[in-house]
Amino acid sequence: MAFARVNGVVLHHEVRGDAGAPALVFSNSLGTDFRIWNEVVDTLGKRYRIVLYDKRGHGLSEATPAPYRMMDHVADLFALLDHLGIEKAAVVGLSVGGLIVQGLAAMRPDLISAMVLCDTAHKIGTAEMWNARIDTVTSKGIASMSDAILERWFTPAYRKPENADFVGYTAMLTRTTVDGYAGTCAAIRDADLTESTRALKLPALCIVGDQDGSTPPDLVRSTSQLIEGARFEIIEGAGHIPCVEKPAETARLIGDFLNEAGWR
Ligand SMILES: O=C(O)CCC(=O)CC(=O)O
Repeated sequence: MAFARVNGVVLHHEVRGDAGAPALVFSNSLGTDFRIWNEVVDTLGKRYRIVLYDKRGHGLSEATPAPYRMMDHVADLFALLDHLGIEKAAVVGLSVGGLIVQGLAAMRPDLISAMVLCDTAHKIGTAEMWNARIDTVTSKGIASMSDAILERWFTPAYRKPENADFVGYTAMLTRTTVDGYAGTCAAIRDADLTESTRALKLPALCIVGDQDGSTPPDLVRSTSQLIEGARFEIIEGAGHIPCVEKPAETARLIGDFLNEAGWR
C-alpha cells in the first residue's frame, strides 16, 4: 500500500508483481475501493504488474470537495501512471471506472494497449437521476439509500445478512465519503463519451453481470457495439459487481482476452 500526491490529490494505491511484467491497471466503481479486485487479481496470478488505486473521495484516497468532473478522475489516473513510470498498460474499469478508462484511452491512446469495460457504458443514467442521488446523499447520507444501491450491485442470493462478504461490502459502500460519492455522481452525470468511445481503436472486452441493475446487459452491449471489434460477454449469476460476486469467471474472461490481445 502506498500514497502519492498526483494531480493535486493524494491517491491510495498498490502495485503488485514483477516490475518487468506487462502492466494491468484496475479502476473501481462508485462507492467501492480497490479491494473489490482482490480475488480477481489473485486468480490472475503473477503474469502482470498489477496497479490498484482508490479514486479521489473513495477508500483511503483524499476526498477533495465535490463536485468532480470526469476529467479530474481521468487526469488522476494518468498522473498516477506517470508517477509509477508506466508507459503502456492494459486497463480494466468497473462502471465509473470504465468511464475513466474510456476517457483515458481517448486522451492517451498511446498509453493503453487494451481495455476491459465491466458493467459500464459510454453514458450512464440521466441528469435527473444523478441530481436526485446527489440531493439524497448530501442531505441524508449514503446509508439512507444503501439498500437500493445494494439491490443493483448484488443478486438476491448474495444479499443475505449471513453472508459476511455482503456485510463487508455494505460497510465499504456506507463508509465512502459524501464528497467522494456526490462528487463522482456529478462527474458521471456530466459524462457522455459516446463520440470519443466510438473513435477508439484498441482491443476491447465488455463484460456485464446478467442481473446488473445499474448498467444492464443491453446498455453494456450497446457500448460494445460502438467500439470496432469489441467482444461482449455476460456473466451469469452476477449483478453490477461481478469481480466480487463471480471473481473466477471475471478473471478467466480478462485473462483469456489479454492473452488473445497479446498483452502477456
Ligand atoms: O457503479 C458506478 O460506478 C455507477 C453506476 C451506479 O449507479 C451504481 C449504482 O447503482 O449505485
